Amino acid sequence: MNNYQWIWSYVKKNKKKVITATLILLANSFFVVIIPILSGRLIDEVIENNQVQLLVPILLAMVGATLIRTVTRYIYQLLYEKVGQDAQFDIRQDMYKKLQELDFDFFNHNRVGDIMARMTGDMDAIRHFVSWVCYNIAECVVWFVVAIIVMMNIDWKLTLGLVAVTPIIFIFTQKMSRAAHPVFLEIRESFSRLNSMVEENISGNRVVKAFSREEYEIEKFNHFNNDYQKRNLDSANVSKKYLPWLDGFAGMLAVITLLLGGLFVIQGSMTIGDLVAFNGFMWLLNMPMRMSGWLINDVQRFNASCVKIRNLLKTEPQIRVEERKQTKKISGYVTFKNVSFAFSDDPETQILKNVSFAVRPGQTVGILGETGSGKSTLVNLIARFYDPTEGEVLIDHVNAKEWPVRKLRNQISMVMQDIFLFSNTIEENISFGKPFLNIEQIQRVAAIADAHNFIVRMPEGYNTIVGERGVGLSGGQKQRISLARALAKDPSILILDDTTSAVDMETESKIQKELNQLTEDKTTFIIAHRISSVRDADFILVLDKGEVKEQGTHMELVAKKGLYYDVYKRQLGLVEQEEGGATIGP
Ligand SMILES: Nc1ncnc2c1ncn2[C@@H]1O[C@H](COP(=O)(O)OP(=O)(O)OP(=O)(O)O)[C@@H](O)[C@H]1O
Repeated sequence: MNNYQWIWSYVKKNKKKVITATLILLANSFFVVIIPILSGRLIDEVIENNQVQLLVPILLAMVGATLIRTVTRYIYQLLYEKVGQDAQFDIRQDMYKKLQELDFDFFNHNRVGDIMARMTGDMDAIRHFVSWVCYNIAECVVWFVVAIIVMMNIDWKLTLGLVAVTPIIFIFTQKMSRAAHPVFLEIRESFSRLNSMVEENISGNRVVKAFSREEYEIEKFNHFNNDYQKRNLDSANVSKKYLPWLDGFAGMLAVITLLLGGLFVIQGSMTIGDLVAFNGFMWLLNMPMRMSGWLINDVQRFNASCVKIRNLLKTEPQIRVEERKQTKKISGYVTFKNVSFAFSDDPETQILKNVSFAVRPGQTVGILGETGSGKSTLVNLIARFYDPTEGEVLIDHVNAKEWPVRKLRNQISMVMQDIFLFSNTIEENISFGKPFLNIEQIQRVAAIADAHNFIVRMPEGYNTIVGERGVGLSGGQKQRISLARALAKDPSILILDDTTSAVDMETESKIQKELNQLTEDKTTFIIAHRISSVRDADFILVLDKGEVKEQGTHMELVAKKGLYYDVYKRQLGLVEQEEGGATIGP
């Protein structure tokens, strides 16, 4: 399918509007050509033949034709605009749906700025093509053809003289089109890079300021800005190279008309009125030639944007969000059977190696390990953000791949390490996974997450806007709101990835007590660096470079005197120092 067939698939639902607009455009061409004909008649009949009584009717006809031409043009312009806006609306919706469908792997490899450039600039290039470029091309073609037919009827010799120039113009437009295509692709790429850079700078503005790297960022921006400018200048150079020729040939038409036409009038084979009419038709031939260069640029911009948008729409997630046969509620059995995993961009490096364990509903699993040992990756496999490269993850004894992804994720709550709150009220943020919760239910989960007390002290309580454009929250406060959000979903499986790392130990133990009651029937995974966060778990997995090196309860692992015991000893020492030598038993 080429780009034109593709855009037609979005436009065809408005087929009637397109046909109506095109018919009006065709009818409009009658009023476009009638005006030069009337001006020719005015010269021949009124001035040459002295038929003064025809002056007013001809003038009225000219005014009427101009009026109808203006009104009908306005109508079809509006219709094309509506079709373009509808197509843009549908494509934008498809893109947004696609973005919801795409998985972690896609977002790992695509920059936000690049995606935003597609959703904005590229979308607009497509709307511009349907709403403006299409009818301009149609106008150019129709007016050109109609003008030629009428001119042939008036004087075929002079018309042939003018038409002789058109093949040269055709060759130039073809050359320009070929030269412009790669340049416009590069412009779109460069715009994406510029957009991504600015997006990253804005998101990371605090880091930039903290490291006083403003100058470096400005230099970096200038580099991308220069590149974007250069690409645009390249496109201007293509235009500069060809447009003067197109303009020049278009200008030659006037010279040919005056030269040949003048000669014919002197010879008496043509009337002055016909020559005036011919001259009036000149812009109908001129305009398509002059416009062709600009239209080619717009068509190439459309093609470049189509490539970017269609590539996104064509991208398939590795994990398909489609309905499979399992539809029952999850009880919470989680089993890893010889699971290994590598990211798609680095298949050689195994992030998880031969991981096996089994959890029953209601059990709590602690996961401990150095940073980068694969803890987050392991829990990401449970919610199917990725699928294992080897082995199986079983949920309720059924391969996770057999579960419909949305149903599976609906029953799993995850508090991720990178906390993201939407620019919305605290209430809406907490009930994000389970809309229509009443305020009592929201307050209950907030209390369990030890968030209720600080929320009610905020200016608007639960209606306080947080997130990007809202009030600032501390790291610990954000963690507690996101814990409340996870609990609000009342999941069968609860995953807490470093959820209490930013809260003090006292608050952590308060939260744990509350959680213990709430999670009696849930399977809970707690990833933590602090022994205190996992010591009460039913069993603990100790990860080292993607392998489960130790597995057991706190007491068993301490007794084993292995990796876990080393961490325990180190942390115990720290606590002892903090508490002035008080001993904490296993
Ligand atoms: N998208 C990715 N592509 C390639 N490698 C990745 C990706 N995400 C993580 N990794 C790598 O996978 C390894 C495990 O990462 P993971 O986030 O699971 O570790 P972790 O144990 O949770 O670490 P931390 O305690 O710091 O959160 C790391 O070496 C990391 O560099």
